[in-house]
Amino acid sequence: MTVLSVNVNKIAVLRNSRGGGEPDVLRAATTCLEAGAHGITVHPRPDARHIRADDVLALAGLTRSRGVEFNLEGNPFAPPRPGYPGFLALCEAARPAQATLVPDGDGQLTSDHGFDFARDRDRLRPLVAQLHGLGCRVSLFADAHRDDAGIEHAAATGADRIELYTGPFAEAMAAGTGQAMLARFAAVARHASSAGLGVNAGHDLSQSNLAAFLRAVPGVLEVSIGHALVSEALYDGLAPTVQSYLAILRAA
Ligand SMILES: CC(=O)[C@@H](O)[C@H](O)COP(=O)(O)O
Ligand SMILES: NCC(=O)COP(=O)(O)O
Repeated sequence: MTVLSVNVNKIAVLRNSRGGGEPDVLRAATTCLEAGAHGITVHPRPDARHIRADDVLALAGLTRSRGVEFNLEGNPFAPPRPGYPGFLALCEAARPAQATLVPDGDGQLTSDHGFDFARDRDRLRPLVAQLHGLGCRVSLFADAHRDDAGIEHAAATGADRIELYTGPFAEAMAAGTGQAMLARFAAVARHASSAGLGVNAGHDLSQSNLAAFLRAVPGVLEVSIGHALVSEALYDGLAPTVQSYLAILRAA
C-alpha cells in the first residue's frame, strides 16, 4: 500500500495568522497519526511563513517517539537567514527519516517545479551524500509533465527516490484532461523504478484525484498531502463543530 504522509504546513499558516499557539501543529500532527497516517511532512520556507525551525524540532521528536516517518522538504540551496538556519542545518538538527529536496525560489507562493537534473546533478550529488551521512533517505522533487524528466541524471545523484510533482496532473484532472497526463506520469514512474529510484508523489493531490493517480501510476511508495487534506478536514469538521457550539448555547 502507498503510505500517507500528512503535510501540516497549513495548520501553521492558520496559527501564524493570529500569532499565538492555536491551532497547535503538534496536536494536529498527533491527531493525523492517531487516525492512521503513516508519517508527517513539513516544508519550512526561508520566510518562516508557516512551519518554523522550532516546529521542525518538535515534530521530529513526535514522529521519532511514535516510530513513524518524518519527511522534511526544502531547498538545500536557499541561504540561511534569521529564523531559518538553512535546510541542511535543519536536517542535521532534526534527522528526518526522509529529506525531500525541492528547488523552490525565495518567496515562491508554493512549489511549482522539480529539478532540472541534467543541470543540477553535480551540485546535488554531494548534498545527497551529506544527507545520507545524517541517516536520511533522500528524495528529489521531479517534473513528470515535461518531455524529459532527466531520470538517469536524477539516479546519478545517488538519491533514493524522486517525488513526482503532481500539480500539473491535478490541474489537468480538474480540466478534464487528466488521462493524457497520467500516461506521462506512469511512464516516468516506470523509468524511475527501472533506474533504481523509489517513487513518491505530491502536490495538490486530493480525495478527488488520488484514486485515479494511484490506479494509473505504478509503484508509488508515498504520497504527501496537505493543502487539500486540511481544506477537506475543514468541510468535514465544520458541521459537528457548529453543533458543539449550539449545544453550549442551548445549555447556557
Ligand atoms: C513540495 C511540495 O509540493 C509541497 O511541500 C508544497 O510545496 C507545500 O508547500 P506550501 O505548503 O508552502 O505550499
Ligand atoms: N510534497 C507535497 C506535499 O507535502 C503537500 O503538498 P500539498 O498537498 O500541500 O499541495
